Amino acid sequence: MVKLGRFIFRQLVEYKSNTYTYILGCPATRQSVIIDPVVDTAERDARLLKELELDPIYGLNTHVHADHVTGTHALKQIFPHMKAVLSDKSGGKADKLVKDGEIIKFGEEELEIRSTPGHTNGCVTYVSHKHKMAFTGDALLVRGCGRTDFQQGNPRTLYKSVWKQIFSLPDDYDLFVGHNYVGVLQTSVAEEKALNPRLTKSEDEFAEIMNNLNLPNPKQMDVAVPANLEDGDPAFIKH
Ligand SMILES: N[C@@H](CCC(=O)N[C@@H](CSS)C(=O)NCC(=O)O)C(=O)O
Repeated sequence: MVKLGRFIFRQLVEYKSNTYTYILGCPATRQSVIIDPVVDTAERDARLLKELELDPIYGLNTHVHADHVTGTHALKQIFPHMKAVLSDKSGGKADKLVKDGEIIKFGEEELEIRSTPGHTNGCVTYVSHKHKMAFTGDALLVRGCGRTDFQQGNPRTLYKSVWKQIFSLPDDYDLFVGHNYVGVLQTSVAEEKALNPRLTKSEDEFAEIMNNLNLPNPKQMDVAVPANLEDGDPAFIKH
């Protein structure tokens, strides 16, 4: 057995959509979770979980993604007891629908669920207070944030979510995001409160910025959204 002395933390990249996936594991029990796996890299992630002799009990989606198909369904074919998790506000299917304030436990570790809508209604941030880490999905990105122009997006909702649920965490919490398009892997509460070019503005200025981003839709959107509402089940992937 590979010796894993302390909290297990791995950050993995899926390069087609620049998505970050995270594996967290309890060294005492080997129970683990995987946050935001992608179908294209599910086999790679499964291999790593097996190499580290981790037992993934939850596949945690931060939201119904629009730019890639989730890997939770694919991973469940390899780890049949793993439960796919999604917010009860997402409108999507999962084995476990979670609410704001709920706690996810794996071995001696736990994650608090904080509802952070605005990019989508069902966005959540997973917080490990023990390790001073939060996994924000697309609610907050490094020096940015998730777009608010589709899937129930609302800039004013997002602004309130970030300030109430993420920037209220202590300054020294590290933040791990859903995407980065220039290769920056992580940030912190203090850093984003001081340097985020969108969220350091007033709510009105933020709404103005977000309503004028004029971004093209994600390339995989028409395939990803219907599939992710069904936990990435291949029967719902359009070819
Ligand atoms: N070009 C990418 C999609 C880029 C994009 O729209 N990213 C989203 C998160 S995934 S829905 C976003 O919120 N971006 C915010 C920003 O400011 O860039 C693709 O085709 O996949």
